[in-house]
Amino acid sequence: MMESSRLIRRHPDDLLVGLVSISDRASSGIYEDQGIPGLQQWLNGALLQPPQFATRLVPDETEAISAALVELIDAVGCDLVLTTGGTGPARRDVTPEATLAVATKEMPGFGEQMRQISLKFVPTAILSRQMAVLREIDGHAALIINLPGQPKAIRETLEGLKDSEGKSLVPGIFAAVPYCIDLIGGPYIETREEVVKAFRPKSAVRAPKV
Ligand SMILES: Nc1ncnc2c1ncn2[C@@H]1O[C@H](COP(=O)(O)OP(=O)(O)OP(=O)(O)O)[C@@H](O)[C@H]1O
Ligand SMILES: Nc1nc2c(c(=O)[nH]1)N[C@H]1C(S)=C(S)[C@@H](COP(=O)(O)O)O[C@H]1N2
Repeated sequence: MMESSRLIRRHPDDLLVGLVSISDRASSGIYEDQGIPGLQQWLNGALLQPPQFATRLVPDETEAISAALVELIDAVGCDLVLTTGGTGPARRDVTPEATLAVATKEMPGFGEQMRQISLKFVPTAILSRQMAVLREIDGHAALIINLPGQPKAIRETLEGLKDSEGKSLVPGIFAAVPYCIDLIGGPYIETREEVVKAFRPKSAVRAPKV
């Protein structure tokens, strides 16, 4: 049994993040998981308020992945769940199916943009079936996003592509995450612009605190 203690929001803007690394080899100890540490490091650097994390390392099994997603959202209370791994065409790659099985809405724009970004790095980006969905339950909703398994792909996808001066060439998908979390009733999150500039329509931007 997985332990599922609910994360407690210390502040209304506290973001509760679930991280799920999906890898047969990392989950069986053949190699060390780099997915969860990579995601934690990126989020701690990108967000103005460091989030609270709940993490799970699971094999490429549909039921285990779906169970981890449900547990992180329904029992732990996460607002955002990022998965890494298992999005390719290999027989054991089942992360998109396991994600869809727990979804109430599909968010196809994320998958479209992730493949666009990844194509700037590797021509095999079209092999990734990664998707994003919402899971809406009584009184709570969460965004789930599938990222590729290669540790370096985590940053590439979330942050996008920049030129040598740091100017954004292709926006990373994280630019749209804060507004999506607003719209599903989650906390108001702010990012470090030098890592990724969050976009919100003017009417949704909160006045700076004085
Ligand atoms: N959690 C991880 N930690 C470190 N490296 C990883 C991890 N997941 C994937 N990788 C690396 O990225 C590559 C592509 O990821 P993919 O999710 O397709 O893995 P895979 O080939 O299905 O193998 P496995 O599920 O055993 O990680 C892997 O072959 C591996 O080199
Ligand atoms: N940004 C980025 N996306 C990427 C890659 C990468 O190196 N960088 N690798 C691709 C490859 S080779 C595959 S097969 C798919 C699926 O990867 P997964 O099975 O690890 O999820 O992601 C693709 N997306």
